[in-house]
Amino acid sequence: MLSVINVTKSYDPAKPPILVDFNLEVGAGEFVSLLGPSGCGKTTALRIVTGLLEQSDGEVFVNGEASNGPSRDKAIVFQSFNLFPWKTALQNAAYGLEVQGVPKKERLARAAEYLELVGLGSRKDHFPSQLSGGQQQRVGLARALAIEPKLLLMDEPFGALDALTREQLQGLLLKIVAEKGLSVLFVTHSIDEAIYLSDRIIVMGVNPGRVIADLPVDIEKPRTDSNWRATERYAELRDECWNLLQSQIKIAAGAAK
Ligand SMILES: Nc1ncnc2c1ncn2[C@@H]1O[C@H](COP(=O)(O)OP(=O)(O)OP(=O)(O)O)[C@@H](O)[C@H]1O
Repeated sequence: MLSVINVTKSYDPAKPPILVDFNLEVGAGEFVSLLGPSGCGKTTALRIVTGLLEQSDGEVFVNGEASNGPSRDKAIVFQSFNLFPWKTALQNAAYGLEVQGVPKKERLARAAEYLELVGLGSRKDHFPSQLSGGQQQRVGLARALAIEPKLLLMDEPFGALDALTREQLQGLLLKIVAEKGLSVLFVTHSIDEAIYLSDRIIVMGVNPGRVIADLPVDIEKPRTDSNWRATERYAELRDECWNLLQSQIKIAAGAAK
């Protein structure tokens, strides 16, 4: 579904590159998390995949075709919601379709359908300032889903939410992803979030940003009750991720001295 091959990224040619030989694959219907310490280049990698940022070298393929810019098969959800304050929930949810030139009646009908799906049908005429953070992110999710992408790219989408809301939205996301058969690349700092949601966890290292581990989350799904946290594999994965992150944090701290 998604192949990122030997991607390198420099923001400033006078400085060492941020990403070097960055490679990853996301299969059809697969949920892959990108876990790594702050500043390792997770957002940079995700923006390159989205097409919002150009790589210095390397290639990105979606469904076997070179992907060099925003396209209809990819949608992104940001941590900061990125809603227009002057648009209602419905108009915000319809925005991606508006950009695609979908006629007004059709885009509003489709946006309304996706607001229903994320549980926000009754708030469609509210403005972002009248919605909670969790509700605003439901709008962000509806906006991404409304374009009916095959690949959902998510940059710490629940990072700004309280723990309970975060859990609710994680559950909602898994339900929708399974229903729609979506592939997901999900950036997070949270080991628990990565284990709970993912089929695979890609751990990134620092200096330069690259993949240092690709870990299958072979814990049975759905992980709806708390029993999954009692599995041996959960404890192993948690330790493994924690140790990998700690080693990279030490490297980053050493480089910053
Ligand atoms: N537009 C830019 N111009 C120059 N440097 C940038 C730019 N965007 C990011 N960087 C640098 O690239 C590096 C990686 O940043 P990026 O945001 O991709 O990391 P991250 O892993 O997503 O971090 P965090 O987890 O803190 O969000 C950082 O050193 C950052 O300062």
